[in-house]
Amino acid sequence: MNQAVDSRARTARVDQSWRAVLYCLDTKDQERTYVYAGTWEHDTAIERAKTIKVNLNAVNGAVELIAETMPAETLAARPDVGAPVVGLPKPPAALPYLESQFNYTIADLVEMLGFDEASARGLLSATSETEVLAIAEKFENAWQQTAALGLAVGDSLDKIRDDLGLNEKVEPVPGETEDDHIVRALQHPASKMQFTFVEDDEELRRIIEGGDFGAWRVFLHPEQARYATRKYNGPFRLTGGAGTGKTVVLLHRARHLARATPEASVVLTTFTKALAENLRRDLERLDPEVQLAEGLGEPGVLVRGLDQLSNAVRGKAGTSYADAAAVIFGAAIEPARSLVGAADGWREAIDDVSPDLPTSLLMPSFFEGEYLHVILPARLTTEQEYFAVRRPGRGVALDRKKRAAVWAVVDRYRKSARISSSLSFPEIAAISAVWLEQRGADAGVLAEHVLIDEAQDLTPLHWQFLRALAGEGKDDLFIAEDTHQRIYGQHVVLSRYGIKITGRSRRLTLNYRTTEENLRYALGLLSGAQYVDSESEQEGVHGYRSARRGPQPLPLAAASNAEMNQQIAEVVREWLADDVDPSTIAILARTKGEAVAARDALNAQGVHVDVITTQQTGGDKPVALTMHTAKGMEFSRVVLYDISDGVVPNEYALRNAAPEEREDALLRERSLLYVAASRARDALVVSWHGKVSELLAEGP
Ligand SMILES: Nc1ncnc2c1ncn2[C@@H]1O[C@H](COP(=O)(O)OP(=O)(O)OP(=O)(O)O)[C@@H](O)[C@H]1O
Repeated sequence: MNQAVDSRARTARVDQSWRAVLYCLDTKDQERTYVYAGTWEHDTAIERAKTIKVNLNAVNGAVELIAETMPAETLAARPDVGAPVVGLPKPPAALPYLESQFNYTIADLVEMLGFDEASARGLLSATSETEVLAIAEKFENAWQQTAALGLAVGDSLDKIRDDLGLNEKVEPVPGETEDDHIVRALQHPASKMQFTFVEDDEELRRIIEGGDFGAWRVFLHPEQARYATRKYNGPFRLTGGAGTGKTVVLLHRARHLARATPEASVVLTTFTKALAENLRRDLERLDPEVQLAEGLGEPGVLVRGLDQLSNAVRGKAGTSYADAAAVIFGAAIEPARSLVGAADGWREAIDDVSPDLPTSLLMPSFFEGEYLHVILPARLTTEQEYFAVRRPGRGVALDRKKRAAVWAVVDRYRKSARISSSLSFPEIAAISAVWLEQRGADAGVLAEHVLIDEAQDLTPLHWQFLRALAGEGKDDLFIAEDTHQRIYGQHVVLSRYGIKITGRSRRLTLNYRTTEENLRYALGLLSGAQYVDSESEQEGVHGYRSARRGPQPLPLAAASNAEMNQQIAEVVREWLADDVDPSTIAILARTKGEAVAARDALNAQGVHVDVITTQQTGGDKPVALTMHTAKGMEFSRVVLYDISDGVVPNEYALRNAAPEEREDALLRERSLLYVAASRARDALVVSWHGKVSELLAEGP
């Protein structure tokens, strides 16, 4: 380049109209290294190559691409500052936001964080959080964007420095050239958010073909990178709101552990089989070379749902499983011929026994909860034991007479199961835990490392099982959870099941999935409710932020069901006309019946939609699915379907809960709406007809 501010700048032709911008670094001992900055339309590429240089930030040590002066448009990014209107009195001058709210100074931004002075002044002149975010979005470098987001929510300078790894500066060594130093500084945590060092062609091909959505495979936030590789002396818990990259950390960590110790058995698991299948697919995308295990105790990464894992133990155990079952049931059992769900069989047992209990307790859901949270985990085999057991967190108090009545139902449930030779999945988890405790080590089926996603939904039996599966020791359990997304079961306190986190718990706050607008909306749904995490601490939403901006969520209020469907059809039709990939559009409904109704109504209006009941996507039409199925998934555009009074919260779910458990059932309904709203990457539409759901009325 002639007259470029950086003599290392080059451009390379991609085709007639596009050019790549590169910087050529000559290091002493290595081959020539090119920094690829991006590809732009011809004139833009030339302009950028002339004005932007590769720089080593003197304060924080990150490699950055920086203009000699800050581009005017960055400073001009003040969305709500219009031109003054002649003739009207001047509005009072708005206060600089960062200074008035959090006392940041220019010296803080320049000397502590490493912003150039023009950028720092730009940030400090912003008069609202929105303006700060608008400026942040325009920054060239990942470290600048992330630091500015931290400033916007009032993080301390120490926290921002620590999150970005700014204290891990790569110091120069005597005699090296600047190019040498830059190449080494590409390993700085903040540089790695933006640059990756690629040395082989296959990896380069994977990165290029991965496209934008695959960025997580390559560029981790320094915090994510830390959690993916750090050693822990025992169980570690990673929390964070929807879309903060918990799953991404788990995938990287699984690969890291498998690479670090190829002979180790690593288990990566989650609540359902469908979610586990997604984990496996993504792990293979992250690294096709990763060694996948196919059975317990094998070296490599075994990716399975929890029920699959505990059933696999049953398979391994053979005849000795009956002995383990005796610990749970009080007597050995015949091998089961059929497997049933946790909810099955309780209605019949209640009707057979007709126990003397208040009607409010004669609910299958109450018995299922009692069985999963008290009877199975405490391994109770007799009525006497049930009289004596503590029942923490169960809401309903039971005196001796009531306990006798409950036990009669449990006894009948178990007898019927023996006659039909069936076992439920929670029972399998319970027996498998016992078997692992008794024989797991000798049988060589324990795992050195167990990584768990969606942990907020697990039951005590899952935890007992996982505790037994992971041999106790360093890096034994790595738990990713978001208390706000608990949509199944009851709140669980981990320490009751031998899992001691004590101080080994961290929280991710940067949302990579949704726009700031969708994030605020989803978080607004949680306001007013109290959440407690698995260490019995209150869980808030403070500090959550997103680096992307987009349209405000669109509320669609209709007078009738027909009008609602018409409005939704119009929105979806517009998206399709705008060439949005149909498979990235989803209609999320509270129940399967509602999903089917949405499909039928849209189809009738010529907008063709498929109902999906598993997490299979990638078809050629928009999809309608339940909010439960959508857990763990994401879409570009989401319609929340029929969030009307009487539909959400689901009346049946509330009616089916005993009065003392109703509050928790309502909390799960709220969480479900949060899960659904947080699936939208770019656009979110919320529809209802008639009276709006109480959860929306008081929320965002
Ligand atoms: N470092 C990163 N760079 C780019 N994208 C990222 C990064 N980390 C995560 N993402 C993207 O953010 C989205 C959310 O990530 P992920 O599913 O891991 O979040 P999560 O915390 O598990 O979410 P949820 O709790 O809602 O399931 C994904 O699209 C992922 O690709």
